[in-house]
Amino acid sequence: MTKQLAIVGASGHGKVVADIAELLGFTVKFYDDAYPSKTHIEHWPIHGTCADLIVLNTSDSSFGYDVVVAIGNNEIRLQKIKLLQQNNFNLITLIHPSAVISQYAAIAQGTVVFAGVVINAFAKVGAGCIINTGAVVEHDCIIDDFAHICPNVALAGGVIVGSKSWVGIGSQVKQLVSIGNNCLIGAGSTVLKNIPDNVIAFGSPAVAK
Ligand SMILES: CC(=O)SCCNC(=O)CCNC(=O)[C@H](O)C(C)(C)COP(=O)(O)OP(=O)(O)OC[C@H]1O[C@@H](n2cnc3c(N)ncnc32)[C@H](O)[C@@H]1OP(=O)(O)O
Repeated sequence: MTKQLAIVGASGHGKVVADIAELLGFTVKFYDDAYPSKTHIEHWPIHGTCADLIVLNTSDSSFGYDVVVAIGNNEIRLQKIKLLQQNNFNLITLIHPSAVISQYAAIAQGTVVFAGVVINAFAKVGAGCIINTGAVVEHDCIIDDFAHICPNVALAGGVIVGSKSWVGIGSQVKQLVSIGNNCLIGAGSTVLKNIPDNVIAFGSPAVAK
């Protein structure tokens, strides 16, 4: 039977998620709250809002679509994932075939892992995260739920990234450093010291804004 996947979020990020899903053999359908003012993303039609998807899944027992949320904003992604879980959707984890994931790493539900990512032994990645193109998550790292590790980020061994934190493109984080919850690390930063919760920091070395 064909694998079927509803993608919530018709954005640039959603296009990459759809590409991975198709590579893995899924038929995809997009849903986005901008519907009906937005009806397509590239060649893919948008079939309705997230609420429409929930109604469809509730009213039609043969609908049978798994779901993934492809929204870059960490807080909105969290809210949509919680809503879909409350409505009994099967939230899947998508991993690009070129990603290298240690047999000893753990990745929780609803996370997407893009092309060229490496996740090494005993790293733990929480639920609803984005591990973006080419990121390296070294051994023993802990990435909490709904974080976004942007393209080409390098997290050295034992780094902790808190819930809903965003580590900007091309950043690097020294071993054993902790980044708190709800942080934003600017593009191209070098994080050498712990960052407390709710802080925007950038630069090399990264300092709080
Ligand atoms: C697939 C994808 O596309 S994933 C998306 C990847 N994108 C990212 O990672 C972007 C991350 N965001 C950033 O780096 C942003 O610049 C932020 C959030 C750190 C700061 O944004 P803002 O608050 O809007 O800051 P703003 O752009 O006004 O810049 C303020 C000052 O900080 C400097 N600055 C901003 N970001 C950085 C940075 N990453 N590193 C060094 N300096 C920076 C600016 O040059 C500016 O300096 P100036 O006052 O001397 O001119």
